[in-house]
Order: sequence, then C-alpha cells, then structure tokens
Amino acid sequence: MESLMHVGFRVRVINPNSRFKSFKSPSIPMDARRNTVTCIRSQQSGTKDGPLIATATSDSLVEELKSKDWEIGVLKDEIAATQGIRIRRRPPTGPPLHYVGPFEFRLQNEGNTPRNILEEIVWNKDTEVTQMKEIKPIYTLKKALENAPPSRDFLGALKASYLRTGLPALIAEVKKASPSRGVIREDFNPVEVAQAYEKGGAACLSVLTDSKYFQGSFENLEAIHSAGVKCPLLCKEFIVDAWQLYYARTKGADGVLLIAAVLPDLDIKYMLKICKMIGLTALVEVHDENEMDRMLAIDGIELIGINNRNLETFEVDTSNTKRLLEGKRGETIRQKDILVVGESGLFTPADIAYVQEAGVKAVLVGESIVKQKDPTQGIRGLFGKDIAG
Ligand SMILES: O=C(O)c1ccccc1NCC(=O)[C@H](O)[C@H](O)COP(=O)(O)O
Repeated sequence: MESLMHVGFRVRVINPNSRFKSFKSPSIPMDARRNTVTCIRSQQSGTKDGPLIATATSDSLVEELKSKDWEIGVLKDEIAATQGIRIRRRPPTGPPLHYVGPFEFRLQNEGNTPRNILEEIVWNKDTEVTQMKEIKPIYTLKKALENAPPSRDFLGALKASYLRTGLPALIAEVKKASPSRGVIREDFNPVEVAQAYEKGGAACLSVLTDSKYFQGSFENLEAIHSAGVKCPLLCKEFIVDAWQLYYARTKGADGVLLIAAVLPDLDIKYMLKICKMIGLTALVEVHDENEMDRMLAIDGIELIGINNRNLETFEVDTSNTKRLLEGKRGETIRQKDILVVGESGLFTPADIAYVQEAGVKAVLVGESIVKQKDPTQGIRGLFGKDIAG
C-alpha cells in the first residue's frame, strides 16, 4: 500500500455516487521523487553556490507532492467508504496550504474536524507515526529484528488455557485510563499489574501503548516483557501503518490488534502477511455485521475479537457478541476454525457465561479487573473461581 501512495497509478472509484470517478495520480516516478528529496537534502547541507533555481523547483515539487498525496488520501477514504468504513483517514490538517487542485477538493477542507473519538485517535496516530518513522526508519527496525528472540505463541496460549480450564481464556488488559472512563487506576504500576494477572491465571496480556488517550506506552510493553512475564503480549495500539507492526515487535509484542473499522480490506491483507513474516499474531477486531462479513471473506484470519464497545459512541452492549455469532456467521467461523474473543464490558461470572454460551473461547477484559486493589483477586471475582493453573 505504501508503495501505491508513492508511485503514479490510476484509481477507479467503484462507488457510483462518487464525485471522483477516475483519478490520475501524479505521474512523477519514484526515482524522480527520490532525486527531489536528495536535492533538498543537499541544499540543506548548503554549498554557497547551491542553485536558486533548484530551490524553486524543489519547493514547488514538494508542494505538488503534498497536494497529490492529500488528494490520494481523500480518494482512499472514498474507497474505504465503499467497504462501509466510516472512519476517514484524511489527516486533520486538510489540504496543504498552497493547494490549488480541483475546487471540489478545496471545499473538502471545510468542517475538517474528527466526527468521533475513533476518528480523532486515528488522525492523531497518523501524525504520531509519521514523526516516529522519521526518528526510527523501518530499516533500523528490520535490522533490530534480525537478532530479536522468537515471539511467543499468542493463539496457542489461548487454546491451551481454554482446554485446561474449560472457560474462555483470559486476555487481561494493562489499562490505566481510557477515553470513556478517564483514569481507571491511579496507583498504576504496569509490571505489578501484569505479574498479578499472570498469577491469577491470565493466558495472555493486552498492553495499551497509546499515551495520549490511554496513558499507556511502549516503555510499559518493554518493561513487562523484560520483567520476565511469560504470558504472550498483545500490543494494544491503533495500527494505521505497517511500520507500527515492526516497531511493536521490536518492543516485545507477540500479537497486535488490527481494527476493521479503521483498516480497509487491502490493508488488513497486507498487514496479515507482514504479521506472519515477523512472527506476530493478529487479533482482528470487529464491531458489527458488515465488519465481520468483510473479515470472514479474507483468508488467513485465525483470531477475531468482537468488541462490545462501539468505538464511535462508547456504548457497550454484550449482546453484540451473541448477535455476530448467530446463524451463518457462526457456522463460517466454526468451519474456518477461527477463535473468537469477546471484548469489553465484562464484569461478572454471568457475563463470562453469557459470551461463552454465544461461542467465544477467549475474553479481553480491562476495567473490571484492573480497578481491583489486587488484580489477581479481580480475576477470581470475574470468573467466580480460581482459574490459575
Ligand atoms: O475503552 C475506551 O474508552 C475506548 C475508546 C476508544 C477506543 C477504544 C477504547 N477501548 C479499547 C477497548 O476496546 C477496551 O480497552 C478493551 O476491550 C477492554 O474493555 P473493558 O474491559 O471494558 O475495559
């Protein structure tokens, strides 16, 4: 996908209502773009006879590239919309300052605020990742992975726990705060929480790494990994770029979350391939029927999470899990041997029994256990019994 963004290509928009039926991307070949960048860099290092003409050419080329990249972003949103994706990936800045493209595109700058919290998070993440990529280019991450220890088997740990206890395997979430609940645990020591979860019988852990909205961090993930916690670790992030997969793996993740509400099918397929290549288990998250159907049409998905929380409105409804596993969808899931995780809003043994009855073999739980003084006891309370091995 990333390369598509940077090479000249023609996009045909399938949506019949689209204002942009066909669009020819910048026909500036990859090499020319590299040369542009090289040219700018050499100017920055600045020889005194650095040609002024080159500055003008570079500046206008950079402006043109920015504008075209922005237009492509808008078109990608349109393609995503044909898959029922409502989250727009357009950066919050709108068109570049000197944008002189089509009038329709210029108009789109109006009302350029996120429509809901998930969109806001994703826009913020796009900016954050762009900056991080500058600091740690992907080749440095790939290099680091050459000597990285093998990842742990996230899916295997869930299956083993389910077989051992006969209850849904627990992915216990290391979560200090959230947009919907604010601060959930004041005296938050991520390593102590992780160790308490492991002692209580969690099969895997989910570690929030977003700092702005969840007060999480990659340092937390790394610290839990280095402390010798044996449970496989899910990097709970808002993945918008394949770079993040490599980064997560270098920080000790064994699994990552891919959110169907954010990522179009092609991105999911591409990221699944990278996950496989670098030893990450992908937990693909859905919230509604459309997302479930899209994911069931993609080959190679082994783990699907059904989020009971609507990430646009914060509304939580555990019957969501049941609804998405009914009928034909449930049958397809069984045929494909996909393990389903029930996520969010689970507080009591009755909640666990309800989602197990619906067909889940694992649950992802944060608030109800992290807010207990002793999270080990929190797990006992959640299941109504001791599930430690
Ligand atoms: O939890 C939120 O407020 C939230 C807001 C926006 C995007 C994602 C959000 N949460 C991620 C999750 O779905 C939960 O952390 C996870 O499933 C655990 O949920 P819970 O047991 O209810 O803490």
